[in-house]
Amino acid sequence: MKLLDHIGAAEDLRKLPREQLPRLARELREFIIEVVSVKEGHLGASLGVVELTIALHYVFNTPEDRLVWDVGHQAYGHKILTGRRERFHTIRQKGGLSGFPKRDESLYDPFGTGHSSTSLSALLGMALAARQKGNHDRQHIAVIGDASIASGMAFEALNHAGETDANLLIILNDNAIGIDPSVGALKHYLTEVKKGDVSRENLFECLNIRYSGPVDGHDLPVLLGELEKLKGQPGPRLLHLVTTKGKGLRQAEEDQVVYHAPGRFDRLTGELVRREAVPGQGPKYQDVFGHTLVELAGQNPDIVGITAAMPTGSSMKYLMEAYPERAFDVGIAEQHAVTLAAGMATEGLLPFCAIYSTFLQRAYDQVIHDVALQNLPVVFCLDRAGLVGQDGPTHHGVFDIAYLRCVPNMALIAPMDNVELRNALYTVQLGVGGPVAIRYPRGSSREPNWQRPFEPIPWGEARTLTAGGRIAVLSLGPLGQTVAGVIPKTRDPEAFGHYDLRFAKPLDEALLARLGTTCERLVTVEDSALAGGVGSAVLECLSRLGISIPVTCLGISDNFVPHGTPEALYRDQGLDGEGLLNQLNELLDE
Ligand SMILES: Cc1ncc(C[n+]2csc(CCOP(=O)(O)OP(=O)(O)O)c2C)c(N)n1
Ligand SMILES: CC(=O)[C@@H](O)[C@H](O)COP(=O)(O)O
Ligand SMILES: [Mg+2]
Repeated sequence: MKLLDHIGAAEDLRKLPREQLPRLARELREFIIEVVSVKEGHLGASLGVVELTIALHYVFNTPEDRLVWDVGHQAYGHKILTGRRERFHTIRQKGGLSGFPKRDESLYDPFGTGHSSTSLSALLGMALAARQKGNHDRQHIAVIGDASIASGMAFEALNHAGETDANLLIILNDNAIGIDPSVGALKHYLTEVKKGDVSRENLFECLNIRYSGPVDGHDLPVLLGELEKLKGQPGPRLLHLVTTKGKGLRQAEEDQVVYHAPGRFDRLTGELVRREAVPGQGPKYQDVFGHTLVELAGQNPDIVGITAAMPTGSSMKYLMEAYPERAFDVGIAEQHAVTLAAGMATEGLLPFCAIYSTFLQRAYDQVIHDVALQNLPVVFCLDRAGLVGQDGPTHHGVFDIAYLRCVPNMALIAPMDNVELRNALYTVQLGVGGPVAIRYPRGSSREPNWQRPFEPIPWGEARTLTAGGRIAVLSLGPLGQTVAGVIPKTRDPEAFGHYDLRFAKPLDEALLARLGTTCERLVTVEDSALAGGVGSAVLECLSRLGISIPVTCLGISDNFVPHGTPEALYRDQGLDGEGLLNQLNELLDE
């Protein structure tokens, strides 16, 4: 019988004699590898904190003591030890456990995470609240990684914490890597600290945050001793741990970038399981972006690239490899990335700022205040637009049309496929006189003809895919491929015209004026929140033109969409082939 089988909650763990904890760590690591090898997910980070997770729940009285995991992708062991072992095989599956801590999933998850660098602010809030409510015994612990603590928000919290006497323990989990190798001066400073050759004062001590460490984050007796010592100390303090991402699986330790989220792998050999090739499936959108940017950079010396700690995820890595002096990884610092781009643009460069749609939310004021207000030519490459799937509501890129469309000077392009993406990237580097965002989804579409000459996209113009019909379907982005496949299957294909809007802003008002006066109905289709999306834009335009025509807007409902496969999530939104077919057929009867 395994020790793990007897742990239904953290208090069961705390009943174990501490000499059994190394065995529990072996079992927990094996279990994570066993499940994630089949169910997929974030492997490396969770393997790297197995001992820490056990030690934290052993020393602290969770869930009364508050424990927040920054980003939360490393919390698989935490979930398994806190009553979710038997459900862990549902991790990131539709209807199953979230891949990140979630308040409504467990009392042991006092704060939902997913976007990095929020844990210190949230925990400081909890600590100050506890003090205000007279609860002076409760402990507050955050686990934050070396890349996440470099983010502006984390420093804002450190700056505040340092002048309070809040009961706050920060565990800095330093494995010298984010998803890609960590960057920046803080990385170099922490490396010096780990080597023991720091001549300068300790950074954290200078902020009145008592520093301990660095200690081996895989040595359970050391961890227990350090945590027990720190538990009794007052005020904000920080324990610096040295860990290995992917600890315990050779390939995950050796290839930490791939094994951050490796997909399926053989749990015994660690070898990756290659995905079946899908007939007709072309390259990933991100790779078309990355390779095209390299091609364009070869023709246009003003092009530079910026990523916020996602060289691999965004495929900015290709420009970093081809033109290292023209590509910048600024770390998890989206706000800085955007205003860095703005500064570059004032000097005549053309920055391609590649930030996932959801992560750009963090730099909204910089987009407005630093880029759009000054009408600076920055190209925002919004990868992961639409429903991303298993990462769930913290990561779906469904708000960017709404949050960007209202910003003056901003243009917003949504290519329907990889060919259109290449042409959009080519067009914007010809010079569009202001900021522009190009949004594209996670995943792949048809193979572009890489030898085909670029074709400039007429600015603000939609394209007619099927003319005529009494009902005009206006699609934006890759859902246009689904619409094109569905119209011929309707009961009356001749009834439908199909137009690819290409732009959420500026809209093709001439087309809308024509269709609005010659058709019986318009239908808009988008992989974006309906509230403020391109459907809203069409309605606003028709109203402005004084055109009254029925408009059916299809898109993402006004809810946070849970995690699951993209196919299932689009089906739930009625945006898969069958859902769209049914809705178009129903319109034939109206
Ligand atoms: C605001 C934000 N930007 C980017 C990401 C993508 N991301 C997820 S994990 C990660 C790296 C985290 O590195 P670190 O904090 O060192 O934790 P580790 O994975 O090493 O445990 C990044 C960049 C994110 N989740 N949130
Ligand atoms: C945990 C986190 O935020 C990242 O690892 C994110 O899950 C990356 O998403 P992609 O897998 O779409 O690059
Ligand atoms: Mg790290």
